[in-house]
Amino acid sequence: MAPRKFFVGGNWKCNGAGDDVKKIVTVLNDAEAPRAPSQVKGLLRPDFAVAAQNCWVRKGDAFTGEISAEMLVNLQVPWVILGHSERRALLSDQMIQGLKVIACIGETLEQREAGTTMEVVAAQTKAIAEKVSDWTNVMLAYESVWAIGTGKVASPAQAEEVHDGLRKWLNTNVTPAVAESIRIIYGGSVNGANCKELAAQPDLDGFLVGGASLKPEFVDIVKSATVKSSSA
Ligand SMILES: O=C(CO)COP(=O)(O)O
Repeated sequence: MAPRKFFVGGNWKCNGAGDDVKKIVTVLNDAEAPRAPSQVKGLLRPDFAVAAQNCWVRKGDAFTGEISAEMLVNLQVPWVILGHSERRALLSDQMIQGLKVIACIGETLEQREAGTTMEVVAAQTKAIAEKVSDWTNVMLAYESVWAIGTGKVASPAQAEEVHDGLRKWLNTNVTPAVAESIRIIYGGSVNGANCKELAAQPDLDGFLVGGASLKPEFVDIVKSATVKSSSA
């Protein structure tokens, strides 16, 4: 089986518009990147206007999955539909089809302190597994709630224990092939200083990075892939 390819994702959450985007993209790209127009905007006659189907209720910050009004303005999307009754937060089979999915799981501080971490993440993974028939385009992101945006990173041993436990769960409850091939990435206060030690853990296949993905140190985190001989 091919080695798992190290993955580093930057989760900008509801941050980044205008000059902030330019700065970080310039760092990553080493060149000024054009603002990509959406596919619809690129195809449509200019006398039609495009609307977004929702937007974040407040100003931008650490709000995964949200797009702020400011971001829409930046993208030259002038309209937004708000409060529509068809919006759903649940993961469904349809949401997975045709998309690559980073499915996030993780325990709260109370659950960790109660010693139920593995039970919690296994139950969360079970709920995901019930919706997934083809695991090719799915990865799991283990993000403990207590580590997200707090500066309290899981120790390499804590992360490895959960990643290893998840792989064992997948081995028993999905298939040994999926357990071996799926990427299990870690998220929660990853930064340029702690990424290498985490990346060296055998069952840790990459990162989902919040705050540090908005800073130049994100490049160091991307480079931590080289800690793994199997990375590309
Ligand atoms: O939520 C996260 C990634 O999805 C992690 O956020 P931080 O890296 O800011 O802790």
